[in-house]
Amino acid sequence: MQPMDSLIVTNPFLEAVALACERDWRMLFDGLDFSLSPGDMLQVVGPNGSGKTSLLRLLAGLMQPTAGEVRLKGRSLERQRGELARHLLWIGHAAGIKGLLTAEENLTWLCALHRPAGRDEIWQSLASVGLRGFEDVPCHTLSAGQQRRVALARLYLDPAPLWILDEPFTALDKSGVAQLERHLREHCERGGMVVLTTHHHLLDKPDTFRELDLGQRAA
Ligand SMILES: Nc1ncnc2c1ncn2[C@@H]1O[C@H](COP(=O)(O)OP(=O)(O)OP(=O)(O)O)[C@@H](O)[C@H]1O
Repeated sequence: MQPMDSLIVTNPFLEAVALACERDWRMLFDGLDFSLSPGDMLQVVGPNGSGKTSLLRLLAGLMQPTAGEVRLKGRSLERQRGELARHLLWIGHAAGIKGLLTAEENLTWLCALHRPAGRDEIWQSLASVGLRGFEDVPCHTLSAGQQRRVALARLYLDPAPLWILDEPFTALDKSGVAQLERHLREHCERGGMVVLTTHHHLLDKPDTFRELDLGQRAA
């Protein structure tokens, strides 16, 4: 893991300041203020189309806000995308798994972007998400839930302290949901941070858990 001590800062790690987002001439939200510090978990909720994915993309520096700004350790994210990338693990709702590659090949490729992982480590991560014996199988032959598990194996490999996860529970069965909830809570208890969207009601949460309802903030 990235040393969490390096995240002890006087400013929050990540902040949304008067953040606004307009798409297709529609204002999804504006005047959004919140902050995220080591240990925090934030669940973004709201109806379909309320802007949850858009907000996550803004926080990850993948989109520009219409107004306001995202700050990383007190300074505008604008000039610090590289710095954020060193601390961020982003898993989008499409999971990002290539069907023609095996589970191991997918993870080798995905990890290479941040911190290359060895075969043993990757196999261990696949075992952690219940995919022992599926390491060499092309992903298009896996079920939707198994493909989601391949993507989530990165949560056992990537040292990034900030996890931004768009609908990570999609297609998971009951035990997969419980295991992921526990893993996210433990990450926060170690000083990591999680921002996620899900329509799922979380049962196993850290004390720092907060909810942001975009449905109540529609502009
Ligand atoms: N690439 C895009 N170009 C233009 N508009 C977009 C784009 N992606 C999303 N939108 C619009 O932005 C609005 C918010 O979309 P977004 O995906 O952020 O919502 P969401 O709350 O995550 O929805 P859901 O719960 O359905 O996943 C929608 O009206 C959508 O049509």
